[in-house]
Amino acid sequence: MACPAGRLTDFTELMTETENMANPAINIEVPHSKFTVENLNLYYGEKQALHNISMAIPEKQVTALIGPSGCGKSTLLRTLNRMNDLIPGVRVEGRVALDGQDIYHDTDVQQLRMKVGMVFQKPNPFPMSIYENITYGLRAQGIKDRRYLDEMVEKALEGAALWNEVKDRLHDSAMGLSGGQQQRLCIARTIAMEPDVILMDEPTSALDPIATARVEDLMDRLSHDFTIVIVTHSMNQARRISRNTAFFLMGELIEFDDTDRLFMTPSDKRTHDYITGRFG
Ligand SMILES: Nc1ncnc2c1ncn2[C@@H]1O[C@H](COP(=O)(O)OP(=O)(O)OP(=O)(O)O)[C@@H](O)[C@H]1O
Repeated sequence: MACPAGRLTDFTELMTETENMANPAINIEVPHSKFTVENLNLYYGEKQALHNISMAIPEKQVTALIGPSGCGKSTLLRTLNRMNDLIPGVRVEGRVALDGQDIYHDTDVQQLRMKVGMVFQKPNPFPMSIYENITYGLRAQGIKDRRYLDEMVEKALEGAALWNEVKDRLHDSAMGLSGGQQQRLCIARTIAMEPDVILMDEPTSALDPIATARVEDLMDRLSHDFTIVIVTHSMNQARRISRNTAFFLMGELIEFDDTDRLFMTPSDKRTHDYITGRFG
């Protein structure tokens, strides 16, 4: 029976590549699920912000989280690298696994955050040079080899489509970059740590349309190497950049499906009403 919240919600229905190979009628490659979230409830003190969320987030694709303000998108995003742990009074029930490993019980938080990087709504470069922004995390790990650091700086800035714009001013302050460049620098800083996953919380909401388009192009490229989960208020952005979309309402996951299918033929009336602008 189909799961009411959509095809991707029931992780048991996600087939492995081996199962695919055993079934010659299925030609599409079904990706491995990077995160599996099972029966997740989250409380801020007495207030329950997430209700019984179950979903499987596929690897090396862009997954968008959409829904009206206050529906729990950012809260869910923060459960994926345990950023909610930093908020006093938060209680989490259920299971969140990264590559099958329970991140609340079997994983060291620092290691988790190295594997699961995060880019925030407002670009937040450190008040230091472009070069130092990229190497900060690597140096904190004790890496001092100058040649290696130089290579990583170039690779990360190339990866964030910023190298050509800044290669002649690597030692200038990052604060002198435009907002869009600062956000790409924050993405470069994240990818320099070689994470598996990049979480993005409304990463373009502070950017103009041209800078937004550049970051969107970048996300498409990055999804070849990283699993990306993005919170966005823009349904158009979700349609442009994501392969899968999850629609939340009042802390519940209403529907999670292939983005085209969710927008073209939503299976839940509440999704239909939201994407056609009837509320939110
Ligand atoms: N630190 C916090 N302490 C208490 N309640 C919180 C906290 N952060 C979020 N909430 C509450 O949890 C619910 C979900 O909030 P969340 O920020 O996850 O929603 P959202 O969908 O990301 O909203 P928006 O689109 O406005 O950013 C809201 O009712 C919010 O008020």
